[in-house]
Amino acid sequence: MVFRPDTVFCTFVSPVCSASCDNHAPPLSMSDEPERSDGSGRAVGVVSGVVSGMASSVASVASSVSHGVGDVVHTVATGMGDVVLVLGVGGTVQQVTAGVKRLLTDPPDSPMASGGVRGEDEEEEEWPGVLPPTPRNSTLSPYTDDTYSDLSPGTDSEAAAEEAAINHELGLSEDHFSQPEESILSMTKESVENNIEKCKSLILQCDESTSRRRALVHKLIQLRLRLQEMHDTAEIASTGVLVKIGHHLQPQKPPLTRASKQYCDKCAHIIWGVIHVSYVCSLCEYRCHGRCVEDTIRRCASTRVSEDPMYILRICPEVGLAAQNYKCAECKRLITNRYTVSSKAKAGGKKYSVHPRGFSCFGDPMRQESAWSEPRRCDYTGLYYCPACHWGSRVVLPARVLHNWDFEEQGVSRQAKQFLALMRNKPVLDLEKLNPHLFKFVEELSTVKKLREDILLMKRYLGTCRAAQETRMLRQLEERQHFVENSHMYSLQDLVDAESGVLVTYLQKVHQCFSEHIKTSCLVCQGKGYICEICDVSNIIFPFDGGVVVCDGCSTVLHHLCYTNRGSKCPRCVRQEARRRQETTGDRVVVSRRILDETAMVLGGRPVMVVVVVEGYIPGIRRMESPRSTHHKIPVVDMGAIGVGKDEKRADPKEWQRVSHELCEALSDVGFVYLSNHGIPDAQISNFMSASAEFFKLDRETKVKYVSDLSTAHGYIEVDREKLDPTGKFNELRESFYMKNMEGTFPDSEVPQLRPTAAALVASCGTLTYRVLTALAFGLGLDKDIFVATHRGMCTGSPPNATVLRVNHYPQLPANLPENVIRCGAHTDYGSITLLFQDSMGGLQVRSVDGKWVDAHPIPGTILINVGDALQMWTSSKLVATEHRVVIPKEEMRRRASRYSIAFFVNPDNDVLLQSPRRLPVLRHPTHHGTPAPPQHVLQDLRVLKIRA
Ligand SMILES: O=C(O)CCC(=O)C(=O)O
Ligand SMILES: [Fe+2]
Repeated sequence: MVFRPDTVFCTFVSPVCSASCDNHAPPLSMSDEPERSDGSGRAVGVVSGVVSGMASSVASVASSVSHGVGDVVHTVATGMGDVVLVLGVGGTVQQVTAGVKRLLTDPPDSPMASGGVRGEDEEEEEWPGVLPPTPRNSTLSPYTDDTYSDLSPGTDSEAAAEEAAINHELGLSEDHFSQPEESILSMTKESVENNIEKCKSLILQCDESTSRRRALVHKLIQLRLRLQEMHDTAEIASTGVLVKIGHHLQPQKPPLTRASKQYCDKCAHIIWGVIHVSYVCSLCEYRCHGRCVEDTIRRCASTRVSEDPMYILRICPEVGLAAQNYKCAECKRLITNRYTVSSKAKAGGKKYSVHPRGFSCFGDPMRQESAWSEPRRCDYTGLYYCPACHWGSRVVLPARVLHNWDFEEQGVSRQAKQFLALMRNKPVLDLEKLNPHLFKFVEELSTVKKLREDILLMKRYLGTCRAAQETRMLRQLEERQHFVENSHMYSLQDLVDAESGVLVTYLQKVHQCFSEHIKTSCLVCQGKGYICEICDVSNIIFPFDGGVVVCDGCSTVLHHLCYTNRGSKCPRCVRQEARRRQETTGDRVVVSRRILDETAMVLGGRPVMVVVVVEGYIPGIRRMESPRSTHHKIPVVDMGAIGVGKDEKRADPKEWQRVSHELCEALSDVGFVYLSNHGIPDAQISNFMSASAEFFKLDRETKVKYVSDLSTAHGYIEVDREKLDPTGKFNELRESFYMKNMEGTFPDSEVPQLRPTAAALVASCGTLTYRVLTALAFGLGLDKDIFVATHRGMCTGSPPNATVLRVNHYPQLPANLPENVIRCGAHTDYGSITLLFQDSMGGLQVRSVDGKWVDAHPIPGTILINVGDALQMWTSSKLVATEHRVVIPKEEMRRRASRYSIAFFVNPDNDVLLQSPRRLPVLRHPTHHGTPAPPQHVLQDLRVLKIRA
């Protein structure tokens, strides 16, 4: 027979179990798993018990022999008729016999005194030379895969013969023991019970220390183990999960292989997997004997975690044992640093000796000795516990990490350990708030922080990228979900991993993978990169790149250097701020009555063509629901069934819906849109264009005869007269003709076609404008007629209305062209909308929301529509008036040709009160909403005022 060096059985033949014995407690262990050198509790199956106070002592002996050599099988009859059996692999038979006999007659003063708790002198005194000291990691599992064979009586011929004889007596075959697993397993419960009884009586009839007795005991052990197994299996099969103060206790099956020792969280005794019914909480891993379930007092740690998932963040907040009334913080057992009695002291005639750790006396130690336990401090709670509730488990504590970056493990109670284990991966530590200095002092942590911030920025790309979603790229952070949610919350495990460097490596890998996708392999993500608006160098930058800054205000990305050189001001925010000011104070378009008068004076008392009424203007929502995108493309909207020439009343409402939606989307985002299928005949446009060209070909003297004045806003404007961009170096290099009043002055004698072609185009533009305005009102959720009703005088001038058709001629450029000349400075239009017809030359550019100038190439068959200041203000910036300009296109330089464009500037009727849509319609019924009648200011041709300003 071969005993495994670490296999020890301590068995007690006969009556009662000592399960309730308080004297079996785990010793202090420095390892993570509970380690004890005593505490067998109810003895292994073969034997049921022993006098209270004995079991642990015998078990101590048994476990002590685990690293010795040689087999020991010994039985001792107690005065009560019990039989104690110790099987071990250490010491001699005589040593074990002597040790066990002493235990029976002279038990140690405290069963708690084993292991790290007991003083060294006591250890020596209690077990002089009997057995070697307990190794810390010895395995005491009573059940191994070769349990039965290990228990066979041996291979020597005497033992074999003995065994054969016993088998015969018990009616068992030879084969039964040569293959014990199979044969025993095939026995019925009754036959096992019968054989146990038979075996027991044979043992009692037998002389001590005979090979026959030894063989009988082996047989008994095998049979009792099998019986216990049968009981347990039946019990577990019938038992479901038990719910007890938050625990979900699941019955445990006996281990099939050698398992590490397991201890009961309630009574702290060993759980012999083969013998004991035991339960484990599936939530917090609280483990206990079946018999201890009812006595469980510790709440499931998971309940505490879900109720209050936060740590104690003071380092060992100890208040002292006295504050706890010298009671264990959990089970309320009395605890104190007391005197302990050593046999040496006793032998020396002393009643007790001072505990080697030098604890002071409390009360009468002799009187108290059976009731008091040694206190153990939990470094997490600062409270004291008895050894049954504090096994000396050591863990890293959040408070020490947080305040001192100290990862040394500290001793904690069982309940603290279970709580901390459940909390370990919970991201509940906000380092920015709790100890921001850590980022300064711990380099790994600041690296982690940067990587996490970058990953969050990347998440914005990956979250909207279909390819990234298909490959489940973000799943790489699945284990640390909080890393995709924020960059400031940490779990204790994160900090442990940050300290060890594991986290940095992990994050760097993720960072690299994400970055590669966004910057290299995915065109969609690449398209969402930025170009530094300051230097305009066309390399794409991303917010997570090094050497860039992300603007807090608008999230645009700029080179760090460019930004600092610009005085740390984001150009985009500056622009937006300017626009906001315009919107709220009306820098450009809002003129109060007082200013109106002053302006009139400046202009020589002539009725000024001004006025925007904004009194009562409510800012309302400033944008459409979605922010403006950085699209660098102007959308095309097909007017389809509602273009000019189509019967819009018969148009499918769905068509209206589509056009409305598309127009609103485009005009609230880019602010410009191409209209295809608009229905204005090409001939109308080209005829007007040709007639206009005829006019511009006239000599200057002829043209200036038709020059426009401010009062009429109708007529010719010379080259170099206007300056739409007040910051620009030059006035506009273009000449124009305003046609506001079809009955007004026209060069009929020089270009007779101009008036009729203009009138035809104005009529078509008017029709198209009404349809666009209807669609916009519909799309904005307003009364669909609201804008039509406020633009009634658009083509007729009745009621007064400043809508105007204007043709622009950009003459051929002179050879000595000064540098940086642009045709038409950056500006926004001032009215409601503008319909723009370009020739094929190009040069018009539109500013995208990220500040880039985007070419608005002429698309044959389309016209461009853009929003003006008035409509932007009117719609509380839901529709946006986008800046645009005309540059000198390369094509023009090459062809050295002139350029023509036609703009139909649509304005609301002069008496319209511009208010936010929520207040619409005010119009001519200003008291409609019970508000006092607003001043009847008129909106006239703001353009003129702007030019003059
Ligand atoms: O000529 C063009 O293409 C645009 C002109 C313009 O934007 C304007 O006159 O307001
Ligand atoms: Fe314009």
